This record gives sequence, C-alpha cells and structure tokens, in this order.
Amino acid sequence: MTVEESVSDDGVDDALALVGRRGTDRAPGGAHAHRATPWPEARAVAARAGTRAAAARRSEQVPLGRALGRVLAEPLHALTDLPSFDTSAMDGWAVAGPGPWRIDHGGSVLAGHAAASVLADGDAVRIATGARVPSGATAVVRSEHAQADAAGQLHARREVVPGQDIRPRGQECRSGDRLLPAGSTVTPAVLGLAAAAGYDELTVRPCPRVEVLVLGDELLTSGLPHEGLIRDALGPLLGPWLRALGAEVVGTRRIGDDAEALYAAVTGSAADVVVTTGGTAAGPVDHVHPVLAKAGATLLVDGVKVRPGHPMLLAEFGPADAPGTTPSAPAPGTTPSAPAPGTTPDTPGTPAPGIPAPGNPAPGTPAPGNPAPGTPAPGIPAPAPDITGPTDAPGGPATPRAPRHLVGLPGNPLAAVSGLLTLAEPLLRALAGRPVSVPYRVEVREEIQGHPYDTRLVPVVRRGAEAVPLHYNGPAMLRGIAVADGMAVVPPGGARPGQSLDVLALPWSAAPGEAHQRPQVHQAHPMHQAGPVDQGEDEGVCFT
Ligand SMILES: Nc1nc2c(c(=O)[nH]1)N[C@H]1C(S)=C(S)[C@@H](COP(=O)(O)OP(=O)(O)OC[C@H]3O[C@@H](n4cnc5c(N)ncnc54)[C@H](O)[C@@H]3O)O[C@H]1N2
Ligand code: MOO
Repeated sequence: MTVEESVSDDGVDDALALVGRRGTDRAPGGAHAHRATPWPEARAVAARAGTRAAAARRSEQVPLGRALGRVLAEPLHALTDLPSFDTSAMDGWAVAGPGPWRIDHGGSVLAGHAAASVLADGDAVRIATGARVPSGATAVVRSEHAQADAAGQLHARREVVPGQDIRPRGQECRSGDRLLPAGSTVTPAVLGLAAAAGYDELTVRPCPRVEVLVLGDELLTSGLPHEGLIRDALGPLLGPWLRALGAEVVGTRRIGDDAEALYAAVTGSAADVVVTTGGTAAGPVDHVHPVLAKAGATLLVDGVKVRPGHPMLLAEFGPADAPGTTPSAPAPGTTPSAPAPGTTPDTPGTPAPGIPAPGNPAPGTPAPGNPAPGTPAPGIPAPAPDITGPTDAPGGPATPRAPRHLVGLPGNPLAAVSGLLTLAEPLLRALAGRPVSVPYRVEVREEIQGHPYDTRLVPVVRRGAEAVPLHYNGPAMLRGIAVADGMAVVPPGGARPGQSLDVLALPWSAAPGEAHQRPQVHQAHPMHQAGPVDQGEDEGVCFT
C-alpha cells in the first residue's frame, strides 16, 4: 500500500518508468507480466463472463414504478388493441352519413364514458377528444369546422371525408402484437407504452448486485489528510458510478489492510459482483491475490496492458452449482450477513463515517477506527434466498446460483476508474442484459503521449467536434476525470493532433448525437438524485 506509492507517482513518465523497473517477469500483484491481457481482450473477457453468468439468472417481475432503466427479459406484447375502441381524435361532432345533420342534443359523448347509443343516419352528436365514437358514425367534424343553424341542423364548413378524425380500434397495434423486443431498456417512453398496452408489471432481467470493499489502512472517511493518512476517494465515487452502470449496490465496506477480514468479506458476500479497491499489487499489505488464491477463485484477467490501472483483475468464483466449487468457509464467527471483524460497513440507508446523511454530519472517524469486531451495523443486507453462501448447512443441497465475480481495482483513483471502464462496465452491462457500450470516435486536438506497449486511457473533454486531452491524468489524480466527458483510448505509441481515437463515454455524458437517447442522464439517473452515497435504494438503480 503506502509502501508502494513512491513508485506509483503521477503522470505518464512514471507509468513509462514502471515498465523499465520490471526487472523480472513478475508484475504487480504477483501476476506474471506475460499474463497481462491486452486491453480490448480484457473488455471482451469481462463481457463474456457477464453473459455466461446472466444466462443462469432468473428474470423478475417488477411494478412499472420500479422498472425504469431495467432490461426487458421478454418481448413486450400488446395486451390490448390500441386504441382499444374507435376513438374521436377531436372535440366536435360525430356524424352519420352526409350532412347536414340533425343535432341530437341529448347524447353528447365524453372520454371515459360507455358507448353511446347507435347514431342514426343523418344525425350528429357532440363528442369529445378521446371519447368512443358511437356505432353508425362515419366521421368526426371538428367544432371549428361545424356550424349549427337555428333550425337545429349542423352544417360542415368544409368537405367531410369518411373516417376523418376517427382513430380506428387497433390503429397502433392489435392485441398480441410485439411492441418491443426482449433486451430493450425500459425508458420513460417504454413505461408509458407498457401502461397504455395494459401492463401493471414488467418482466425484467435482474439487476446485478454489487458490494464494494475498500481496502487500505491509510484511508480516512472524513476531514483533512494528515500524518500520512489520506481521504478515501473511491468509496464516494464507486457506489454511484456502479449504479450508473446498471448495478444495485448493496453496500460499501471499509476493510483496512486485514487479509482475514478481506477473505471473510469476499467469501461471505451475497453480491453477484464484489468490487475491491487497492491491494492488487505485490506490496506487503496487498492481499487481493493471496485471498483470491485461498478462496479458490479463477483469475480470468490478471493484469491488463493499460495505463493507468494495469494491476486490475477479474476473478470468477464457481460456478457454485458445480460440486466442490463454492468458496472456502469464512473466518470463524462471520456470516454472510455480518461484517467481518475489522470492517466498516456502509449499508443502504446507513451512511458511512465521512459520508454524512443530509443534515447529519458524520464525526471525523478515520478508517482504522472501525467498530468492534463482530458488531454488525444495523441494516446490513441479508443474503438473498437464491444465493448459496459458504455457510450452507454441511451436506445440504447447494442452491444453484450464477458464478460470482470479483473485480479488483487498483488503489490509485484514476487507475480504479480505468478498471471500472475496462472490466466492471462490460461485466455489469452483460450481467444486466445490455450490449457492451461501443466507444465513439473523435479527433483529438493535441498530441497525446503514448505508452510504448500498452493502451492508455486518458480523460478528455469535447470541444466542438474535437476531444481535448486533460492534463491532470496521473494515476492518482481525479482532477482530469472530474471535468471529463470521456476517456480516450490511446493506442501504444500515442496519438497525433487530428488523429481519430475511440472514446469511452462516461455514464453522465452522452456520446455526440446521443444526447436525446440517454434521457436518464438528465432526468432520472440515480447519480442525479440527492442523498447519501450508499443509499442503496432499489428504485431506478439500474438505469444506465
Ligand atoms: N513495485 C511495483 N509497485 C507498484 C507497481 C508496479 O508496477 N511495481 N504498480 C503501481 C501501480 S501502477 C498501481 S495502480 C498500484 C496498485 O496498487 P494497489 O492496487 O495495491 O493499490 P494500493 O497500493 O493499495 O494503493 C495505491 C495508491 O492508491 C492509494 N489509494 C488506495 N485506495 C485509495 C482510495 N480508496 N482512495 C484514494 N486513494 C487510494 C494508496 O494510498 C496508494 O497511494 O501499485 C503501484 N505499485
Ligand atoms: O498507473 Mo497504476 O497503472 O496507477 O494503475
């Protein structure tokens, strides 16, 4: 951890220098250098892992009010004709046959009313927009195009075409028509369509549940850095970012540099995906690799040829429904629903120390000052019933469940963001049933220095048709990404001014020309909702 940070300074030069320092084939975190996965392949591996796991997940029915941002597990078929009856499109008169018409003063028809009696040939009756057109009617004449005379006759001011201003039943769809394919994201418009078509609930893909484990004894959760301690920048960042990627974040826990606590937290987690921060390298307190090895996890990605963030990793547990592949037992005294000794849980509705609830400032509690071992904080989510935890009764039947994954993000904050975009995003999108996000292409205004062998991800901001690289792009810096709207994918060797590069959009920024396809960013996105970082509320959490 802090022992290692002297070699992990800011900027490209340092990243380049790190390559030269690799005297052996052992990369940070114990990975062998040759194992590092090329960046595009790492994304593909993560997406495939998510797709495999998604296939084993059951869909669920949720009320319309909770379906925003979810992905349809089934095609949306109309449950009714739309419109479900012949409807007047205008306020005016329903008329039968050619005019002039006798006005039926007793029979005006309003929207929402039952069918009026049959309209006799030569009759006219007042009708409102949205009302059922009486049978026998051949057209609707708008009020402004009709004139009543003193003798009670109605005259049309212009030619009346049969069927005019009548929306015939089934004009938009017939009952059973496929309105949307499976895999569609539920947008506000989809909610409206589903309601119109008769739905109270939608069958959607499950939201991947993610737990965040923040490692590092040096991390403070409030106040100013002091005496070598620094603020945890990733706890506040990750929850909302992961929600923006389609995850339900079940909690964020501070683990410190305690290998046992990490092991217990990882093996006992009820989440589909555990995201850790820090501890991926090979320093004396970098526990992620040893803990994964002890837990019997398979490393799908062990280091990526990307800067920053090259020690990032993706591990898979299970599949747990295969005999003997459940993770090892947790440390004695811990259960999946209790925090491991030495951990600080941040639970939904329970702001972490340093993440004050509105109007309730947290005391300045540093991370190392954790609650007493074995003291579960109120509100720790219990494992879902479909999750086979390591505490299953011995010999009892293991409930089949999807394989679980762990994304190990490096501790340097921008390196962690790089890992989020490289591994967590494709994994979570695939788990949620969404297609992998496709980078957009844009020309860069300035030269961007490249790494000799690895891809670089560099925060950029769009200015007109160009992307401008942001200079505060060192692995430990968030100043660039905080004003960025994307991360440019810089190939080995760098990019010249005017060169087109792929850019990964950030969840809160729209790709060019996409602004109107991402309404969630401006309207309903959980990142834009007020409240504590780890609010963990279900409603709308899947919206990406
Ligand atoms: N001998 C080598 N050492 C390191 C190498 C290397 O190639 N050889 N790579 C460096 C790179 S690059 C990175 S990235 C880090 C990754 O290390 P870890 O994942 O083990 O991260 P830590 O050591 O725990 O922390 C690194 C750095 O980040 C700070 N940090 C950690 N967590 C947070 C947080 N939540 N908020 C803010 N800052 C955080 C931590 O204090 C360190 O300064 O390894 C290098 N070492
Ligand atoms: O540069 Mo490290 O790659 O900060 O992740």
